[in-house]
Amino acid sequence: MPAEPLSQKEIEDRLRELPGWSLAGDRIERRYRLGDHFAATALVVHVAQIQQELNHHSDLTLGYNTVAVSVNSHDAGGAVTEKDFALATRVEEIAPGHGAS
Ligand SMILES: C[C@H](O)[C@H](O)[C@H]1CNC2=NC(N)=NC(=O)C2=N1
Repeated sequence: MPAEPLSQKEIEDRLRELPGWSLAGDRIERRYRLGDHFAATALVVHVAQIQQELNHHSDLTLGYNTVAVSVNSHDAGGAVTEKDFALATRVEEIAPGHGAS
């Protein structure tokens, strides 16, 4: 069931609850810094597991010691929906356990 696109105000209100996340064009995104490349890679794998569970997938960019998460909802025409914030919230829950900042 496609989720409905959120309004600009709804997006801004939800972003206030997610420090570090921002609206970039038509996507919400966050860049995490990790202790080293292996830690960054482990976070990517963990996020991929969550994405499979939610059936909602971001673009994940792995750097030397960084992971960038960028997401919107394809089935809402590329708009930002609750599904994107549900994924962002789950990632925020696990990131500290990986030593991400
Ligand atoms: C068929 C499959 O359920 C859909 O393509 C899922 C997969 N992952 C998805 N990920 C994202 N970001 N948006 C979607 O609309 C989406 N839809």
